[in-house]
Amino acid sequence: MLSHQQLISQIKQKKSFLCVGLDTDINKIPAFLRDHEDPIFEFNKRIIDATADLCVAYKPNSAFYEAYGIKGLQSLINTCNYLPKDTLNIIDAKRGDIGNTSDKYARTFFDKASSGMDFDAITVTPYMGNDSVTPYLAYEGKWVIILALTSSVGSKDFQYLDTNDGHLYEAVIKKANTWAGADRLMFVVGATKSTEFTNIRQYAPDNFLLVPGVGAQGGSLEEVCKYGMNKDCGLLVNASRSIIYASNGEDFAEAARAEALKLQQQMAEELEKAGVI
Ligand SMILES: O=c1ccn([C@@H]2O[C@H](COP(=O)(O)O)[C@@H](O)[C@H]2O)c(=O)[nH]1
Repeated sequence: MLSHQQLISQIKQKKSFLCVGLDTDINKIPAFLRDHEDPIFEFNKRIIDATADLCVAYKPNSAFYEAYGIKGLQSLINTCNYLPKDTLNIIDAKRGDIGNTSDKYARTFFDKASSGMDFDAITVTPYMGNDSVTPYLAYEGKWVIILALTSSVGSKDFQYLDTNDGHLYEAVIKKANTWAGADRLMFVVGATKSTEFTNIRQYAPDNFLLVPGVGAQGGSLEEVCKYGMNKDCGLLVNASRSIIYASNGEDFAEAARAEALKLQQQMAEELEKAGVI
């Protein structure tokens, strides 16, 4: 489990704010792995071994595991337990419900004695408000990552609606920041929305932003850094498909490493340009 300060230290040490997304699809992994007892875990294990020195976070997306029932859940548990201790390990579950139900989701992903999993952070939908989010915050040291402005085209349907406190996504960030500090709360902001980052930094100056959308979705790392980086970096930029499916041959882990390295090198340049390192 990494604190705010430990995360910043890892970023400076590794010169990276890369989050590797483990959206592992059994139909996309190399055929030679399919004979393994747990092919999804075997794939993840090799991706993790190949990228751990280049990234500061991993983000399995729970949908890719839940889709396979008990076997998928076991792959997720195995993956969770294999993730390095010096990375921030995020479960992208996008949960949120009434308090007693959120409490069970929190137990699922945060309480190893109960479920076998102890992720450091979870993505949460804010739509049901404070009582749907506080059960996750009850777990000391764990992070809650609130969906604010998503990378999806559909973000315009609700997130840009006007409220008496700005667009809905702006109202979400302002309100959520009254529930906990920047040492416990992050926000999801899509790389495809890079022009909004300057605005967001006005009311989320210190929060880390989890930024999906670089790579397969075409977001620009340079623009995200230009508008979204704060004095400590304040960004975790996720790439999933562009890294883990860089090759589906025997060389898939080396190819994933090469893609991660490209991003890490760009990130090191951006950190130097911004004076973070
Ligand atoms: O706004 C959002 C929120 C979450 N995601 C998730 O991030 C990854 C992106 O994967 P890529 O392959 O790098 O496109 C995936 O798990 C999404 O569910 C997002 O894309 N946008």
